Amino acid sequence: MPQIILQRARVLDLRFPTSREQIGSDAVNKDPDYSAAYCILETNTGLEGHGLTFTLGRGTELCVEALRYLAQRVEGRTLESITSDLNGFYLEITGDTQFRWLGPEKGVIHLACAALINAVWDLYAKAEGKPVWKLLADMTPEQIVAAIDFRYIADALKPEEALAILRRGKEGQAERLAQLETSGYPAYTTSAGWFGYSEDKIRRLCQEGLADGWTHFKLKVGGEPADDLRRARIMRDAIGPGNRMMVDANQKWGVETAIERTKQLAEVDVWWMEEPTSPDDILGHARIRRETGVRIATGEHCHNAVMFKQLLQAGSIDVCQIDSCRVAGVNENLAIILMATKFGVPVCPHAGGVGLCEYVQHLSVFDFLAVSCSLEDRVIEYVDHLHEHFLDPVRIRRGHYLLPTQPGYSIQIKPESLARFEFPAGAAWQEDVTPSAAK
Ligand SMILES: C[C@H](O)[C@@H](O)CC(=O)C(=O)O
Ligand SMILES: [Mg+2]
Repeated sequence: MPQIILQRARVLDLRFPTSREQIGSDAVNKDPDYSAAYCILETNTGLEGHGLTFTLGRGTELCVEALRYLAQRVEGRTLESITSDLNGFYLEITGDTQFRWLGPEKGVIHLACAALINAVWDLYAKAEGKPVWKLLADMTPEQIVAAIDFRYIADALKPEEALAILRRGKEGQAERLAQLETSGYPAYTTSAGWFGYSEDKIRRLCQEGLADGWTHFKLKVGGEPADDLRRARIMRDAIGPGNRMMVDANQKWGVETAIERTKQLAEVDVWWMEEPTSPDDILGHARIRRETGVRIATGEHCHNAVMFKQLLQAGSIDVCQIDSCRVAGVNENLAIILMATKFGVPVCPHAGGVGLCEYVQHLSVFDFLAVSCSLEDRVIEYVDHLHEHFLDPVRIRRGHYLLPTQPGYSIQIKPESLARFEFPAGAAWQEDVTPSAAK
């Protein structure tokens, strides 16, 4: 293979009008138009690296501008100059001496970093002819550790501890891979329980989900207490006592209300309560967990590895919900997965949106093959929307993700979908502009 040179970075604003049908709605994000700042790294060889960061519609243009700015840094470079020092690249992209003031390592600029860093991993994996999970699983423990920024997390996880976890993870890897090839990776569905769905629709979708082999279902809560409880009883009744049910409040409550509401919802035997309060409130989560005895999950709005470190150190969470593009891409997620393993907390990634299922399956597979080496209490979120736009969409069978086999990070969107959903010029937005997009 000739040297791969990243010649040009193209950045697009993509938006899908999901709010029209209340798809993706929760108590706080009532009208999401699943969207993405999308990056294409064009090279001299014809190979392309694709990456996106997930947004909800308005504001995507801010991520797009941040991504355009950051992407200039890779133009003209060889892929090898980046992959030979993956942590150096991470530090360069997240540490621009003026731009970092806008974060650092959080918010719009960190979302943009994720799209770019993930696009580089997609290109790297394609160049190696492997899916990202396999690229990672084939790397040596030393190579994985060399991709991680330990500056702010070494007090919780030292590089030597990460190496020991990864060395242990090499044992029995072939057997675990064979297990995934046969059975896939366990998943749960959120598609039956969106906030804007009627009670009849929830009941019907649960029944359809059961018929399709789902055993774990998530419901959006955060409405009036009586409404939440009624909807929760409907879901529990529909799925029966033997299946697992989770609830997600999407940050709706203050800590004391969260405690009260979590105790009420415990009636339907919830497997976890997700984002009960502000995502930044590490000690608040610890208190909710302590005072309710209900398993607490969070992470989809957790800015960076430092916050995950504190959630783990403070005993705030039972479930670590990594997000493929809230933090700065694969590198930072490697750090979080390793910390979760050290603290004995299962990783159950946040997915859904657009492309998040495609991305996170690679991270969970790597976690099972090389880090935690366990499937116990681990499920990847699944949401049944927008997969038709991907060249290598996720494949689900009886509530399990099947192992991705194509080279790359499974995130490349079809050219016709890029054209149709580009905002605001794409046909999807010219035909019928929703009120939420027009605001
Ligand atoms: C706005 C998003 O759809 C959000 O509700 C997703 C989420 O919280 C989840 O999937 O979990
Ligand atoms: Mg959630």
